[in-house]
Amino acid sequence: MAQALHFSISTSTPSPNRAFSKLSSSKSSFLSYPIRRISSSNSIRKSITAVYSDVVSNSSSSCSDNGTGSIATSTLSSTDSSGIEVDTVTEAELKENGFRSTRRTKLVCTIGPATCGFEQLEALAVGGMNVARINMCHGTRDWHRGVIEKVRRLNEEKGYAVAIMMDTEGSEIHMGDFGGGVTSAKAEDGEIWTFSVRAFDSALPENTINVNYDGFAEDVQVGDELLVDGGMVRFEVIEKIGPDVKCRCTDPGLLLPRANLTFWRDGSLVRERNAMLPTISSKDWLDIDFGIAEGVDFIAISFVKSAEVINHLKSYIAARSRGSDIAVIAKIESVDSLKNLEDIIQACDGAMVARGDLGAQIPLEQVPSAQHKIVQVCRQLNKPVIVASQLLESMIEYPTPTRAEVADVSEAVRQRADALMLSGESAMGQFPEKALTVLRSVSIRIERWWREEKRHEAMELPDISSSFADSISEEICNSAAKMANNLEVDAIFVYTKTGHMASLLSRCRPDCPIFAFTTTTSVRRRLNLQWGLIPFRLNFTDDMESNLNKTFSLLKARGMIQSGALVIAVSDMLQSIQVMNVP
Ligand SMILES: Nc1ncnc2c1ncn2[C@@H]1O[C@H](COP(=O)(O)OP(=O)(O)OP(=O)(O)O)[C@@H](O)[C@H]1O
Ligand SMILES: CC(=O)C(=O)O
Ligand SMILES: [K+]
Ligand SMILES: [Mg+2]
Repeated sequence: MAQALHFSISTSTPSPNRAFSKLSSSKSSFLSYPIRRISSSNSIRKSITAVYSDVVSNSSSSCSDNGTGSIATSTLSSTDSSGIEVDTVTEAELKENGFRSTRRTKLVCTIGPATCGFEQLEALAVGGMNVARINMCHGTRDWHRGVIEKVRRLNEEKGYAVAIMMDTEGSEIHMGDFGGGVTSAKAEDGEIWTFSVRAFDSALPENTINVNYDGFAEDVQVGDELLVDGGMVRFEVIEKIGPDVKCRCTDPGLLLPRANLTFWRDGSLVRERNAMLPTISSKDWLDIDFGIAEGVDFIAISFVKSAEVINHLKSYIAARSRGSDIAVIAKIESVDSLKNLEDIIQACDGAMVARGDLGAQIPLEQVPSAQHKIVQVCRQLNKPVIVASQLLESMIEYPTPTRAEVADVSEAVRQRADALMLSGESAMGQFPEKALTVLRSVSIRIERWWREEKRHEAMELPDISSSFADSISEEICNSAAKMANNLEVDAIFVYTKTGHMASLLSRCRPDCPIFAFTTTTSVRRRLNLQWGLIPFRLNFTDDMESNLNKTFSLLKARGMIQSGALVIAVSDMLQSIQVMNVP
């Protein structure tokens, strides 16, 4: 007979041994080691009970049940109200390889012409895509709506939980489209090109590039260096004629539509009037309205400069999308965003190390330390972080990555970033699925190596809670993660309505995977961005014993766990830590 060890920290029950006595009614035998005894004095019990009711009411008020139980498909074997919803890929992985080998690092794929078909999206989902990113710099809203619909259909028909991230264009300076279906142009050494803010009715004149920013001709000076995409192509400004700026190509290369433009004077990035451009342009606001209407899971804001813009957007979203809870991701890709890093990360729901533009704004050799810092601050403040851009750039053209690219991916995994992102590799490259396979297999391999070598970085995690109730959750999660490592448990189970307890566990980066049970499909999708979480949708109650019994039998019936597995369970309803063997 399976033995259940039961450690109980209970702050919400009349008797510290309530969980013990409840479990004793089940058939397993077990030992109880109360590891922290709560004083039985009435006043303390009362205050703790009050805190507990706060937690319960907070979690239920901020969590609508939109989408609950909406999935009913052939791939989900049990989808009635007592059923459990989990990724079909995760299910297969758990069955075949067991808990320990599941991938902890999440994967984001930018969807573009190479991947916008239903079959292509399905192949990415099978390959481990957790989040599909659409970039509003490119394509029309109708095109993006089509992608969103296909991803939703995939989730509903095939049981995936792929989240959608909409990325705004932002109002930095970039080139326009070439018109006439032209997809790229070659700038040769010494050639003279015209960068113009004029609106051209028909096709662009030869060697002419449209610039989106009206103040361009005023801001630049003769002698400035003009960098396309952070230096892929370089020009020197030689003459200004009204709205036209004549430039000589000094570093030849391929010009791609909508490539980013920066200009430099005496070795420094020039920030003139363009530094005053709003972070969220009027076009971005329309795109944001579109994202809210389509119910995307994340909105990523380009070129964030300060925390204010994040706060503003969050209240805008709150006012317009009642009940649904869109997370705001701050893209760190400018000098200003680095200056205000802590404030920005504090305000947002997650961040992206957008190395493409960041590398055009700070010297390239500073990008790795900036990445390290951003990943670290996000972890400390408990916000998911995505490392993005050029991870496997060569795979846009070639079927295998360079050794250097594999090393770069490994470093991001070793830093324990929550997620890695593909850009051009999946949007318009020749080998999107192969690129995803590389991210997946490198992640799994490096994570395992790291665990086996026990090279855990001892990162100090500061207290982040703003209330006593939150502090209890935080302490429980920190302790549960530590116990999980010391006892070498197979998995941590967390029952969480808002997802907060799951994120606190993820922040600890424990050795074992975290099964996160949540009641809504939208929270489940959102948790798909966070390190180590395997999100399930499940209807559960405040009765932990019945939740656990139900979960065990559902997971066992699906072959996802076996009797004897050692599990730690925590929840945001009953604030306790339970350790038990699966019966
Ligand atoms: N919806 C789309 N339609 C056409 N091409 C796209 C689309 N999305 C991406 N691409 C192509 O893929 C490339 C990489 O995409 P990505 O979104 O990563 O651009 P980026 O310039 O790196 O990001 P950002 O603009 O946010 O800095 C783009 O330069 C573009 O050529
Ligand atoms: C992803 C992105 O926006 C960048 O790297 O610039
Ligand atoms: K963008
Ligand atoms: Mg960018």
